[in-house]
Amino acid sequence: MEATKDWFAHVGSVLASMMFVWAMFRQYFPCELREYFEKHSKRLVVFFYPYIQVTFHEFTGDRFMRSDAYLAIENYLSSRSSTEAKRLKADIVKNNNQSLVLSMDDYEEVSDEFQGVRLRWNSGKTAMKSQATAIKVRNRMRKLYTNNCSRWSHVTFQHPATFQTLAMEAEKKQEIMEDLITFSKAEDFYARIGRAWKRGYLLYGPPGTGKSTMIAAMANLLGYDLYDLELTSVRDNTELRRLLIETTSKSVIVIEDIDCSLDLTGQRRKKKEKEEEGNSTEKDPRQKLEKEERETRSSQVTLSGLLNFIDGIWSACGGERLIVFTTNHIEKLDPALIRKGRMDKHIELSYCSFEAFKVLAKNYLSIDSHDLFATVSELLRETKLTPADVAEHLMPKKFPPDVEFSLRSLIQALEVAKEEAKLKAVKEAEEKEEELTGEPGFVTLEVK
Ligand SMILES: Nc1ncnc2c1ncn2[C@@H]1O[C@H](COP(=O)(O)OP(=O)(O)OP(=O)(O)O)[C@@H](O)[C@H]1O
Ligand SMILES: [Mg+2]
Repeated sequence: MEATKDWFAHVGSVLASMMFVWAMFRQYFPCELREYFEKHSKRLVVFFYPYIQVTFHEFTGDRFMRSDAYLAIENYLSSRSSTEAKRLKADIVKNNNQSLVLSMDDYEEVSDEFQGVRLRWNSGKTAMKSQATAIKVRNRMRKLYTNNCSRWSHVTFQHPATFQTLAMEAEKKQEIMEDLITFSKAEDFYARIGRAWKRGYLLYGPPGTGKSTMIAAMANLLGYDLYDLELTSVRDNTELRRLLIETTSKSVIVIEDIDCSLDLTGQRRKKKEKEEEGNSTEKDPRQKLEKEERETRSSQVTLSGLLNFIDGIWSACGGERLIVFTTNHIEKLDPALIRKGRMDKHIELSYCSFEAFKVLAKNYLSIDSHDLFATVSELLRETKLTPADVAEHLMPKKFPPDVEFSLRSLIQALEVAKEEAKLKAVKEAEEKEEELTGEPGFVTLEVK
């Protein structure tokens, strides 16, 4: 009796030590190393184990469909399970008269014989490897959707832009990145405050300042899909609503050049036009009809339709979504569209600063400094060249790049731009003078 007690105490302490070592192993060894050990320990077991093992997974494929084979096995084993297994799972199957179906619970075993071959059916569970799942989500093929003939069609989204390669002030860049990351992690917060999990960005600035590039960088940072919504091809508000409902969670919905793609001030302009029409003497019904036809042919998406979508539709669709509008002319947009809450963050992308230039120099020429940087810095302060223009000059013409040649080419372009800006200023001043005096005037401008 004493010996048995000792034996149990001994086994107990060995088991405890093993559990402790296993816990330490799980805690301190990286996932990959653990997987390596598990794989090789399984190989060792297989070496001594005489049976062949076949695994049927309950869910298959990317879409996590329930496997037909698994269901068939569950049905096949149903009667045997209820007699052999100690723990059973119960479920109601909806056929003509609802019936209770029993199947074996996880980690139960049922033996079977098929054409003289002995079989053992075991049920088990694979723990969801959250880390691996996160990596899978991040690395999954992301999609770029475009609306075409009232439907979304997609291609693989593979834009290489990142915030790291985006030319803009580091502080501003950091702020935007933090804003995006905070948003992507704020599901509970949005639920708690009772707001739909969405955030609106308005990117504005002259052409070639990186608006589209930033959108790609945003999608890459968060691992989201991109929906590039071409509003001019959307027939009406109903179609707009349908397209938006079809968007999936974890996506960026982009409407580029919002001022051009939609007559957002249409309501007001139409009113004004009507007033003018009322005053005008010309009332040709045929011309009127043609005008009406022209109007019907173009998109019937209205500002209110768009605003309704921004405010309302999101609540109905689960998951996070970013909506990004871009424009070259922020002043043309209706204030209703860009008020806070609809467009939460307004981001100005502007002409190339010296800090932005340094990012481009690093990207294109792999340099952090150069003797010519001081000249570039001074010229950039006096000119308005977009990052796209600067990038064009920094683009190496051969490999390895001729750094000096590229920088001199940029300096030359900056000097030309500076000269043009001066001439423009003179011309504008002359025109102003002419307006004031009514006579052609001239202005002298002292140039250093
Ligand atoms: N801030 C930037 N950082 C890095 N590259 C930039 C930046 N701005 C422009 N570029 C370069 O210039 C090209 C044009 O930029 P992009 O299409 O993003 O400009 P945009 O602001 O969207 O212009 P548009 O208003 O005409 O649509 C890009 O392919 C990119 O190579
Ligand atoms: Mg663009």
